[in-house]
Amino acid sequence: MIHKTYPVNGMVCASCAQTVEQAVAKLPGVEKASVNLATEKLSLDYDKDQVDFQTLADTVAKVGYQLEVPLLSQDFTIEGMSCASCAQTVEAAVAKLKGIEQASVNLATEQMQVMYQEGQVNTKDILEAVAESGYQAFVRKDASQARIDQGQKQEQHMDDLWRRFMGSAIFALPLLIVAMGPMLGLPIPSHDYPKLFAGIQLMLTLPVIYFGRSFFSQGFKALFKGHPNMDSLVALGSSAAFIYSIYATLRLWLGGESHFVMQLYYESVGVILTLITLGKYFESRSKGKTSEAIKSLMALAPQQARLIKDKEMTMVDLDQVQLDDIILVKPGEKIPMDGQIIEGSSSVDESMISGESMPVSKKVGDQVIGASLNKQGSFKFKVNRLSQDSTLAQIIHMVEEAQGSKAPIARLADKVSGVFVPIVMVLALLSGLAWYFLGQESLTFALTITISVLVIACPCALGLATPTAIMVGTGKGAENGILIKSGDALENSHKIQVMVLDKTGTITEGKPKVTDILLATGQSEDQVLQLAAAAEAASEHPLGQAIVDQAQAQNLPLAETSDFKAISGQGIQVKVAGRQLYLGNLKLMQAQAIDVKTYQAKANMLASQGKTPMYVADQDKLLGIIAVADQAKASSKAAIAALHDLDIKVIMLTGDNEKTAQAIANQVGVDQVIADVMPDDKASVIKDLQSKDKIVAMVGDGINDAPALAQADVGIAIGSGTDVAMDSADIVLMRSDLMDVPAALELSAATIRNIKENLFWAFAYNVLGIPVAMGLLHLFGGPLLSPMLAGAAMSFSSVSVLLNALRLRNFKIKAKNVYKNV
Ligand SMILES: Nc1ncnc2c1ncn2[C@@H]1O[C@H](COP(=O)(O)OP(=O)(O)OP(=O)(O)O)[C@@H](O)[C@H]1O
Ligand SMILES: [Cu+]
Ligand SMILES: [Mg+2]
Repeated sequence: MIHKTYPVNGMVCASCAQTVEQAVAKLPGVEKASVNLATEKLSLDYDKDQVDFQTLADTVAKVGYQLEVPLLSQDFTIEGMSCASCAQTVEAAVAKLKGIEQASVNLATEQMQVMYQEGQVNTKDILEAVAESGYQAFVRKDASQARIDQGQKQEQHMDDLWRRFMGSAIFALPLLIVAMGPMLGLPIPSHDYPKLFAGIQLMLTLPVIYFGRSFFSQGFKALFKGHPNMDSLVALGSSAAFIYSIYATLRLWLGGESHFVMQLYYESVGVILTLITLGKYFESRSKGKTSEAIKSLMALAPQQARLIKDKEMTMVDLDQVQLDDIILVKPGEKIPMDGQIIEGSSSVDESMISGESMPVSKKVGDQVIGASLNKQGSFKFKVNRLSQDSTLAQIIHMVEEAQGSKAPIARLADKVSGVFVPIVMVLALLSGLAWYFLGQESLTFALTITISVLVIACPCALGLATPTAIMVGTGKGAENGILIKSGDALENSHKIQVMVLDKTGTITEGKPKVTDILLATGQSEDQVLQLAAAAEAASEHPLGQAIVDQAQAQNLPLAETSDFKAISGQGIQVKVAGRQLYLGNLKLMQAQAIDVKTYQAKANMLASQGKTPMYVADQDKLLGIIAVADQAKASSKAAIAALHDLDIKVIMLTGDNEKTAQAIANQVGVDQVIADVMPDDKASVIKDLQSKDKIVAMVGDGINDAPALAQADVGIAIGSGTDVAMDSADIVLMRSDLMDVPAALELSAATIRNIKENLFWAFAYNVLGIPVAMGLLHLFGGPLLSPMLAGAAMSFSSVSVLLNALRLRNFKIKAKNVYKNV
């Protein structure tokens, strides 16, 4: 039996989804079929010996929809990339294969995410395509192992770079002193022994070239494959300098032309290679820091669990635990996996997962989350999610996906860096030639220009600008229970004009309680409550739950029911002990033609206090009204004020009646109420707002919010919500504190600002550096950029971009202006 998900085209409503589901479920060999309308995907459990893709596609086509070839997603680790144009090359090499939907390379993590059509292309083709383009790709194994490997590799790489830097520096420093000494007035007899002078420099340069050999091997390889990159520029620049110096040395040695002693460039070669190695070392160090957030999330996961089987307790590794196994947790221990408590109680610190600092009390029946910390109690729980599907694993996966995604703003940078290197090579050559022929300068001068341009123009800072900021920003969010799922979400968040908030569970606690019971007949309060509770026993709705809870609190026994039916947006109908009952709002009463006129004033009274009145009726008359109240969350008012500070209009969206909604709206200060909305219509309300050219965000917690979350420009699921809501959302808030909404927006804004700064710096270096290197200032009597300075500047550009991105780590999630209006 295998599990697969296929995209389906052409579905417009829930009934299309039903049709597809049923058609597929009828096929022999299909165990389970379910369609998610929000994601337009069909999930299947089937026996692959009995069913193939074609059969499935035909079946779906027969009922009028199209099943698409499923997309597989595979991550690869890429080695040998040095700058944005390498990333471009790899992407392009993979993208041109048949059946590739998307290939995106993240230079900072050295990862590539490929989405491809099953059957059209396989991982082997992809590996070959990457090798063909001059780099090495490796299929990423299971995510956590890959991360560990990558961490180790990164450290090795860093150590290696440091060794190479030290090695180069030991020779480059004396080289610099020897070469520059005569100019600085040091007693170096360069003119007395020119041949020896040149020979010593050559001997000191060779080891530096040896330590920097990878620049040449990588750089020329990429150049000959037709995709020059940053290493190619360094290789070309330093080779030009080296070869010219060798030429000058030979003229000295063989021809005795001693004026060539002034035309040695060995020290440029040595210093450029040394400085760029140092730059790469810093780069690799800072890159390591950008993924610290994920590393610390990973470190949260415990390794072992106390498994109880056949009355015996053993410590086992997590991969040996199965669903429904019973695990014991002792005080002060980390909870190893997700599950439900079956015995005992405790309070649990979930701050590492949700950011919620208050310990949460847990009793039998409550869900515990793996990696959270058990405080004083001891309890047993039943595993309901294996560690690879655990909440923590999902969070890590989400953050990784986000970190691998590109913000739309990055596309410009990608485009530029793709054509950058070849353009620079042409510019370098042209400016050298121009100085030589038009400027009547010496060959040495022209060569200096060419080398400087080649060396300063590396676009590596450009390639790092976006991914580093996204990694730090999303990591920072994750540490605080704010999961931003993509670069698009980041970018859209700071443009939001309208924020639509679901009422129940978002603005309010979502834990309604019975407050009033009004009677319409001679029955007692308990009798009405008892009937209503029996009726609601099968309901999943929080309003129904409130009534059941109340009856249970009063120890009222509940009668047998049959023929339960939920009427969406209105209430329920059900037979209690054979008697037909209706429970719900005014719409339901009107639909059943039950006269409630005499009680409407009272119902309105309750509603204007923010309570939700529910009518209880039988076949022909009203029995009473049960009012239920749901408290606004403590922070809702302040959060809405903070949204107002960000110039965002706040709208409350609810299926509840206008009066109740308005009363709550007044308490928390929302600008507009849209009430009496049927669950299916929530998405179209969002669409309406969008059609007025507004950028709309939606915050919701329930399954019925999923389509609206997907429709909104930015969908925000709150309170770790349901999986469906999490899937359709762009941002997931682990806590159910509305205050995290403005916090998420501010973090997004800060990240986007950081990206813009980075792009500015990266562009500025090149835009300012290249003309100076080309000798533009020199034309007007200004300074020239020496090749060595160019090397230093270019290394500094990527390091400064990285340092700027790391500044985001200091971002305060609870910025003070968020609390300004409290
Ligand atoms: N099980 C039920 N028992 C009684 N009344 C119900 C039930 N389900 C729905 N209703 C009535 O229908 C109305 C609309 O329900 P719906 O689920 O669409 O929205 P809601 O939960 O009240 O609000 P929100 O949209 O903010 O979640 C409720 O306010 C209630 O009056
Ligand atoms: Cu570079
Ligand atoms: Mg609801």
